[in-house]
Amino acid sequence: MAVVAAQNGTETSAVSGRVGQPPPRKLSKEELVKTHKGYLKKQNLSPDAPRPVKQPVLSEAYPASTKSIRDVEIMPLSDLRVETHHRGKGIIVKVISMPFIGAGAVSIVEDEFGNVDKLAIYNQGDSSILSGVPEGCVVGVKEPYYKYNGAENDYMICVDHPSDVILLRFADPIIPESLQLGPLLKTSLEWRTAGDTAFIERDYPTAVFCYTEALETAEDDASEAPIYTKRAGTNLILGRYDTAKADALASLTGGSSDWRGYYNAGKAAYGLCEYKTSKEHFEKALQLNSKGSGIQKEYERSLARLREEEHGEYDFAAMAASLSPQNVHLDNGSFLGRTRVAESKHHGRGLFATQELKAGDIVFVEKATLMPNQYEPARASAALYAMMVRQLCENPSLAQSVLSLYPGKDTPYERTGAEGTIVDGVPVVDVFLVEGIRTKNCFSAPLSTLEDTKPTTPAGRLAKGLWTHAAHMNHSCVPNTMRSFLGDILISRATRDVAEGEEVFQQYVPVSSRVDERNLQYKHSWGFECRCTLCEGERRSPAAMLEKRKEVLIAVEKACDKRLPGRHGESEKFVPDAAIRSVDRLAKQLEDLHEPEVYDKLPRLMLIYPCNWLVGAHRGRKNHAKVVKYGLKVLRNFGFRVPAGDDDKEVAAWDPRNIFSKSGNISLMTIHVVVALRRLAEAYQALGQQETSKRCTEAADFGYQMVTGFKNDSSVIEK
Ligand SMILES: C[S@@+](CC[C@H](N)C(=O)[O-])C[C@H]1O[C@@H](n2cnc3c(N)ncnc32)[C@H](O)[C@@H]1O
Repeated sequence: MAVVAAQNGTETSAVSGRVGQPPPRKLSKEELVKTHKGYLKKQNLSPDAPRPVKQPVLSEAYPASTKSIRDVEIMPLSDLRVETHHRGKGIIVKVISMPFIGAGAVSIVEDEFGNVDKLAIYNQGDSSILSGVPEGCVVGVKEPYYKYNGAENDYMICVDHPSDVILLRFADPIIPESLQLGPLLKTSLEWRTAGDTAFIERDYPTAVFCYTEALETAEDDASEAPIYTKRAGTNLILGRYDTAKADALASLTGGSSDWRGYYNAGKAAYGLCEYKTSKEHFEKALQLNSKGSGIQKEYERSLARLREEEHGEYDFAAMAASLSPQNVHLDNGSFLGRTRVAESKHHGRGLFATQELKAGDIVFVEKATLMPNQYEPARASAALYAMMVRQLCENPSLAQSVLSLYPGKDTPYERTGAEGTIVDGVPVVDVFLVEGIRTKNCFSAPLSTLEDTKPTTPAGRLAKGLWTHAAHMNHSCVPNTMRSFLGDILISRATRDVAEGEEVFQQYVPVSSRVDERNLQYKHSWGFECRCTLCEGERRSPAAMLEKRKEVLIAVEKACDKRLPGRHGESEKFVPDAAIRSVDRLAKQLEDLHEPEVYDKLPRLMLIYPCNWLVGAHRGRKNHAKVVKYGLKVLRNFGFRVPAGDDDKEVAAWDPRNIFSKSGNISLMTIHVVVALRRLAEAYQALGQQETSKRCTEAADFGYQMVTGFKNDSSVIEK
């Protein structure tokens, strides 16, 4: 991790006096190289240590350079000023050391005048040759930032934005004469052979570099085609699908061997989720090589993705079965046609239904634009950030879907508008913008929501990912959809009927029962105050009432806590009468603190925990009538319309299978609703009300489909 400049008081004052000044003493070349070699020695002793990712610090944010290295004034290293962004300037330096690889790559560099300094390059993807900054290469840094590194006389040129540094080709005339090495190899064949060697050694970034030089030095078009083919294949391995596709198409000669070019182009288009294009390329490949079983297989995969895209045809059970900790990126596409992005009255853009949807229907299915296989919560965010930066660098055609997302207001400068455009052959990538987009738009995802709802699954292992379509959804505490995950596939289902043209909402995080508390969280994490029907309704209740409810809730929680709550908030063990009476009394008190004029039709979220607890406590005592009483209350408190429970006729006429479509639009669907329905089914069964019991089980299964994304037997959530 790079040292964040001047964090402690002494350092702050030490550096602030020098901002805009040259450093008091510049270390000599010998001193810099000696210290650097010490780091390298340590690195060699622990070569397999995991590589940290540098997290951007938003308060220090600055925009990426949008200028070409040819349009900035080249300055000597001796002109660098402390804690200064040298706008309109650039440096051209030769790397004179092996890199030290930590959160970035740190090297010693020299300019044409013999000035020497330290250069730290962060945020280069693994497939970039600059992630390893080879000794001897010449780089240009645009609008460099010279940073105090926290120790005496320790300064470095710090490159956060990957597009601010450019690897210069050996023959580039911009390189000053004294830094020119001349090409290491002369002929195209030599470069191609060097590329092949690097490929065999699996050093793919170097292979791409060598093939590029081979193309630049090729004498005729005929010798270019096979080099393009090789570079296309290497870029495919690196996941650089844009370039792979362009290379594959450039390798076409009009002859019968073109099947390979079409095949590679098809694979690259598939990697970019352009399934119509991939299908077309595979078709052409098959026309030239009808016996290619590999091509046929790829062609069929494209057809399957197109079917998913068009009709939402998924075999979710098979997808779930294919999931494993190693295989989280499922070979499936997205189905998005039932919603579209449009302006929202709540904020910016939102998602809107393009057709009428029934409760339980699929709203959309989306394959993650980006989701690293990293379920360790402490690493998940950094892994997603690194992947986003890498993707933007490597597949500019995908950049727009990410860059157009809402970045929040934390970055202290406006977008330049040049983000994603190609300058000096690479897309402009602003890492601070990327981080803003990540924090406001990513979701946490379990490996499988289905597994996650089972009591045996340990909680808390979540990856972070970006689903750019879903990211357009605004939040509501009483949303009309809910999301679930199968690996990197997000499934969104309607939790009630949705009219054509209606905005669809989701919960950003599980909703806290207290209106003030949850809104603090929204403000802190997403910068908004929720104006959903529930929040607006609850705000009509006087602050003094809320305070009273909070007091009682604390007392209830304390009383409930005396017994261990189960996975779904219920009491697991046999609970003494006195405890039940105490919780019962407090729950009643809490209920009375919900004014009918405010809460008549609103969910009463604070009551859910005690009612769940009472369901569990009475279930443990086989007190079925009480299980029914509190089970119905749980549903009521989530905002569903249910009978009060004391009128047998009303209960007999009740069809719980309709609660999702016939409860109005202020209900909240969660796994606890499924649990309550199952508890009701069990209690009604014991009470001899078979028909109601059966309906409750069906309603639970129906609800469980919303929760898990596909049809599953809800009995798996039982202990
Ligand atoms: C993932 S984005 C949602 C899409 C966003 N509306 C857009 O224009 O791209 C998250 C941001 O949307 C805004 N937002 C989401 N739900 C909201 C709501 N209910 N009310 C106001 N703003 C909301 C917040 O600014 C939040 O940081």
